[in-house]
Amino acid sequence: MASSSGPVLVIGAGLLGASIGLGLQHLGVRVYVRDSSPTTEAVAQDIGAGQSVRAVHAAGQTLADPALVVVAAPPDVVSELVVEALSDFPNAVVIDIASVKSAILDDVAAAGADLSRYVGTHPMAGREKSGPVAARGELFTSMPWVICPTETTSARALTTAKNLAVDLGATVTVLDAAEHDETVALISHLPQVMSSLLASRLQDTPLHHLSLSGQGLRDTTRIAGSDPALWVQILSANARPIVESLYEVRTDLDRLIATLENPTAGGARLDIAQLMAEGNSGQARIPGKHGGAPKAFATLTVAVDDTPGTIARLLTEIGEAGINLEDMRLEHSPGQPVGLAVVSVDPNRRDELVDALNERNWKVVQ
Ligand SMILES: NC(=O)c1ccc[n+]([C@@H]2O[C@H](COP(=O)([O-])OP(=O)(O)OC[C@H]3O[C@@H](n4cnc5c(N)ncnc54)[C@H](O)[C@@H]3O)[C@@H](O)[C@H]2O)c1
Ligand SMILES: O=C(O)C(=O)C[C@]1(C(=O)O)C=C[C@@H](O)C=C1
Repeated sequence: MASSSGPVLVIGAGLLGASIGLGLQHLGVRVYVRDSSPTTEAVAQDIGAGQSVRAVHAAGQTLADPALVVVAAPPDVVSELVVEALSDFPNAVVIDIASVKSAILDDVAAAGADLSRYVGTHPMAGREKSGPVAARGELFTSMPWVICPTETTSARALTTAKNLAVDLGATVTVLDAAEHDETVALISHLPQVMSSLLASRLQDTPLHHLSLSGQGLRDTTRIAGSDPALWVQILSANARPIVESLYEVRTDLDRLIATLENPTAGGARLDIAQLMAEGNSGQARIPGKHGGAPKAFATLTVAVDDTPGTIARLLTEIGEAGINLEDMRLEHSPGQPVGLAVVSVDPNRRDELVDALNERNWKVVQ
C-alpha cells in the first residue's frame, strides 16, 4: 500500500513526470498531470500517468486540492513553477525533481516563497529519451533518490518527499543541495559530457567504418543521445563543479597525449599501464546494483533471431524458469540476421538457466 496520499499534481508530464504519474497510479494514488504542451498532457493521460488538468476543466469539473505537487519540468522553469505552486496550493507540499539543486533553491528562496513546504529532490534514474512515451512506472525501482531538505523544511514536507520516493521503489539519500551538485557533477554530468564529446568524434566517420562498432562504443555513447535542450540547462546550472572535474580530465588527457606522442620512450608503457589501471580501480568502485555491495554476475550469451517478439519470448522464458535476470545487453553482428543477447544472472543459477534454455531450443553460444 502506498504511503503517499493523493491527489498528486505533476507539472511537466514528460519522461520523469509521466513515470512518476504511472508509478503512483499503479499504486492507486490519484494523479493529475499538467504540461505546457496540450499534446504532451493528453499523451500522458492516454498512457495512464494521470488525469489531464485540461480535460478536468473541459469537463466543467474542478481540481481536487493536491496534497503534493511534483514539478517535473526542465530546470530553467522549475523555480518559477515551484513558487507558483506554493502560492496556488497553500496546503500542498511542493517538490521538484530537477537534476540541479542549489540554483533552484536559491531562486525559490529569493522569491520569498514558503520554504517550509518545499523540498528539492533528484531521482538518480532516467533515460536518454524525453517525453511521456518513453515513461516507465518502474523507472525508479531500486534506484537512488536524493532529497535535499534545508533548515526550514517542515517534517511533513520531508516525510512526503521520502514517502513518494519509497512508494516508487527508490532508495532515499539525504544530502544538502551543495553536496548534491558537487556529487552529480562527477557521477552524472561528467559522464554525459564525456559521452557527447566521444560521440561527436563520429560525425564524419564513414558508415562502413561505424558498422564495425562493437559493444564498447555503444556502452560509452548511449547517453550521447540525450536531449540537448535539457542538458544545456543542467550543465550551465552546475557549471562550477563540472569545470573542476574537466580540469582533472584535461590533466589526464595532456599526460596521455604526451606519452603517446613518444610511445617508445623510457617509462611510456608504464605510464599507459598506470592510466589504464587507474581506470580499472575507479570502475571497480561503482556498485553493481544500487544500494548493495558490488556483485559479480555470471553471463551467458544466447543467439537470437532478429525478428519481432524474439527478445520478449526469451525474457518470458527466463522468467518461467524462475531465474532473476540481473542485466541484459544486445550485440549485433554487422550484416547478420541474428543478434546476441548477453544475459547476466546469479552465478549459482547459471547452469540451471543454460539447461532450461537448451530444453526450450534456444541456442546458448557461450
Ligand atoms: N531525463 C532524465 O534522465 C532525468 C533524470 C532525473 C531528473 N530529471 C529532471 O527531470 C525534469 C524533467 O526531465 P525529463 O527528462 O522528464 O524532460 P522531458 O522533456 O521529457 O519533460 C519535461 C516536460 O516539461 C514540460 N514543460 C516545460 N515547461 C513547462 C511549464 N512551464 N509548465 C508545465 N510543463 C512544462 C515539457 O513540455 C515537457 O513535457 C528535469 O528537470 C530534469 O533535470 C531528468
Ligand atoms: O541512464 C541515463 O540515461 C542517465 O544518465 C540518467 C541520469 C544519470 O546520470 O544517472 C541522468 C541525469 C539525471 O539527472 C539523472 C539520471
